[in-house]
Amino acid sequence: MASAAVGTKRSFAAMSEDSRSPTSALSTLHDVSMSGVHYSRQRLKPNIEESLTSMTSSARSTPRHTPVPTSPPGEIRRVFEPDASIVLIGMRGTGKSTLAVIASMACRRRVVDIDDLFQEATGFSTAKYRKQFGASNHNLRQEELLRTALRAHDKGAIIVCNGGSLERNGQLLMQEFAGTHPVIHIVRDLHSIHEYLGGVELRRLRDMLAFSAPILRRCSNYEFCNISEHAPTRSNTPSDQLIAPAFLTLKRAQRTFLKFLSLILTCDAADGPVGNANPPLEPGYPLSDVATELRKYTCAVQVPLSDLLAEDVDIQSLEYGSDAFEMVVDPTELDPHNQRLRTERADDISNCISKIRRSTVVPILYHVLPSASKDYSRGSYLEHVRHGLRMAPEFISMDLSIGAETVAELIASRGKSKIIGHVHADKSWDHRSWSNYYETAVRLGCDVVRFTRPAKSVDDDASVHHLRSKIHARNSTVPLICHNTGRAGRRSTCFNKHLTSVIPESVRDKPDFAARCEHNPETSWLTAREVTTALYSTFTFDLMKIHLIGARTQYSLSPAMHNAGYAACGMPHQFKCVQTSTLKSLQEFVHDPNFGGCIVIQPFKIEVISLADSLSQHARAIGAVNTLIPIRHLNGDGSVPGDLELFQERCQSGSVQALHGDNTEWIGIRSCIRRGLSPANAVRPTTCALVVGAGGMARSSVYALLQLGVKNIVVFNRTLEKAEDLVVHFTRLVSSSAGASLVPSATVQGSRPMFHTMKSRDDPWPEGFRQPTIILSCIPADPIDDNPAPHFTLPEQWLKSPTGGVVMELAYRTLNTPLMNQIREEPSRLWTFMDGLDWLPEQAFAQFELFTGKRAPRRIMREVVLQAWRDEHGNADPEMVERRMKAIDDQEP
Ligand SMILES: O=C1C[C@@](O)(C(=O)O)C[C@@H](O)[C@@H]1O
Repeated sequence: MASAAVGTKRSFAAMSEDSRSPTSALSTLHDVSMSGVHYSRQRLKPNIEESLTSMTSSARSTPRHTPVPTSPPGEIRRVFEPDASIVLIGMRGTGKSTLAVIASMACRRRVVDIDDLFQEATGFSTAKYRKQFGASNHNLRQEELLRTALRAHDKGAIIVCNGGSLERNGQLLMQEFAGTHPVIHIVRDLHSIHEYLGGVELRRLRDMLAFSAPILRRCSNYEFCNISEHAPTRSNTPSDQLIAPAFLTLKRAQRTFLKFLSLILTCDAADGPVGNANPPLEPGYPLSDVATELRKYTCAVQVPLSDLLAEDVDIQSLEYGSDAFEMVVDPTELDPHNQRLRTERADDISNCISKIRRSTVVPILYHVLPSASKDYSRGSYLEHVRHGLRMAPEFISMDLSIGAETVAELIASRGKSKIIGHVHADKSWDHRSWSNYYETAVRLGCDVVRFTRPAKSVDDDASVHHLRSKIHARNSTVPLICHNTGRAGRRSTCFNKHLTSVIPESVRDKPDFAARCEHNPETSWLTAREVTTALYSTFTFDLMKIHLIGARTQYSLSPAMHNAGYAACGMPHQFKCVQTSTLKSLQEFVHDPNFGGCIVIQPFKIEVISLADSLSQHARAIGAVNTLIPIRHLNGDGSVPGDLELFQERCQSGSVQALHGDNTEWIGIRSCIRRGLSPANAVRPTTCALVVGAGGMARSSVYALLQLGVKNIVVFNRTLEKAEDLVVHFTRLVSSSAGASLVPSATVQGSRPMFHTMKSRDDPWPEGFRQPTIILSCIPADPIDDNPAPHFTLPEQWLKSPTGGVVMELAYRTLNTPLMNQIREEPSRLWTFMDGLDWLPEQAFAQFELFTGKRAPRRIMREVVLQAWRDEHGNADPEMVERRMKAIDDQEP
């Protein structure tokens, strides 16, 4: 495997212009990640030792009376203006600069590097200046410069600050800045830093990091662990082709870091006052629009920190069937010198949170086990919670028994994390204290309340019901998690309504499972699949019949993929294909009380709109439907209920009152583009895309491009009128008020998307449009009836992007198409090729959510698609399956 690319230090001296232009910074990132490891090492090496030591020596040289940052963490507020500058602070080799460029592109902010400013202002690097003029002069200069820089770049910037050269007053300045700005401490594992820096003794580096980490933690209010990525195997790169360009190693880091930013920043749907666009959280997936804690019968898989620390932990398989990932942390003794978490412990927690975040789409719940049994318990509990808040988990539990004042202080520093007020106590459910706790939790601002109690007998269920009903009667909107635990508590665990704690399937197979149960008899030890099975066998949920309707259904891989998904989650649904030449047969099965939904394929995607009583905004914008779901309860005025209500009635049989149409194709296209596009080709105002074809898939493609913020779209179709119709449709959309809310980035005044149509392969690339970096072929790649396959390839003059890009062919029956072969042989090797097998599962994940109200078990569905694929002669391709399976691990979750 190629070595890690994130953390490759850019030469900021060479990139000083980039500080002002995120765009050019990113093109440089491309070059650097391709070739920069050795180059940048050479540049850095002479300074490493000195810069590593400057923090320690500054500690010695600064007068004693200068205070060291010690502010009580409780004072951290984590509430910022949307355009407040973001600081990335960390030791050398942690990847700050790379992450800064990634963030600057996504948030449209400029990068400001404090070391570069120092060099520009003084003509010396910080290390050389210190050597030449002494530590005190250096510290004064550094402080002055930092003060000015923080003031000048208060808004709209990503500030990179090398923690190693931050002396005490600088630390105080940073701590003060953190009162109103996100200051993110970037950490990375020792071995990756060591490998990156080269030449520094490992033991010495460890000591340096151990010394600096607590200081940098005090100066910052957030923390991001930059996990080293390995070069992915390119899924559809034939074995004779080189592995993927090194820049693709950045994709996962890019996604994980942007997700983290979306969790700490306030998202501006439209451009903010300074033009920044903080990344929103996974928009478009149906379940992303509904708060996890409000959905019913959800599960949170509990995994102890110790299990997550294992090298080979497979996060995705732990999570199947769950709606949240709960990391369980057992408090350990604090560092006796400062009463804080030991550095290694804090690093382990950061590392595991990042591991989870990069591998799953479900929210993270950070839970510190409350325990009163040890001397250090209370202090350690609080420190672990405070540390957890730095990682911006979507949910964090707070033990309500530690006292209202302390809980209030912690909640005040929650940032955007949702708080679960938690009590586990062996106290009768009839006891008044539970209601009191609930009231306190609501008053303090908890978003969810969780009560658990070890059951003595199965009969304890009745009193849980009693408490649930009593609290329900208050009409509070704060959801209650409430169940018995232990073996006798399993039934009540199954019927708990929100975020039921479950264990991963694999824990059952561990040799120490019996010992774990014995050690912790107060856990229910149920899996998500067992809970789901219980819910279906008690008619809480019902078996659903899900259909696929179309004129040629025999090639579809959807049945295999969806069935595998249901089985993995313990759902009994049945999937049926209906091959038909008219939509009439739809009427027969939609009136079945167990009708669970329908995938609509050609030629019905447009015709079916007339049968739908409501359409999602995406289906309406695209003008085609590929997914129908039943509506069993209408609002009083006959209108269709909102997203949450629609999800609450999933998988419950009954007469169908109406049909709701959606389109998930664009989500799949967007995911593939995102995955295939290198950070160097990240979407910016000049990015151009080419869409080949003008049918339904071309419409989904244009919509996906608009959602990604692409503003220059060229449509090539042999029948020009059809291409023009498509352009008229989308020009109208982006000019309409509906378009403004649907694709805000496309409708910002003065920067409306530009469309262009072409009808001949001989046409030169149109003037005023950059060469395309995204090319989507939406014409058939296989023969249809008597029509031969079009054998489409791209003319040379449209493939001139100097940074390559992504080519995607939205077909999967034939894989070895002329277009794929062309891209495979393309001499620059800068193009990524994606096809229908990459796309199919991505769009199906959204369908799975719409049908079941649950997140799809993504890895399993991806695997099954590959295994079920047959070529036009009915043959499997085991070599292709093996190659792509390897690549699955490298894909976004
Ligand atoms: O067009 C397609 C392809 C598909 O029908 C299939 O199973 O191949 C699945 C549909 O969801 C999608 O819209």
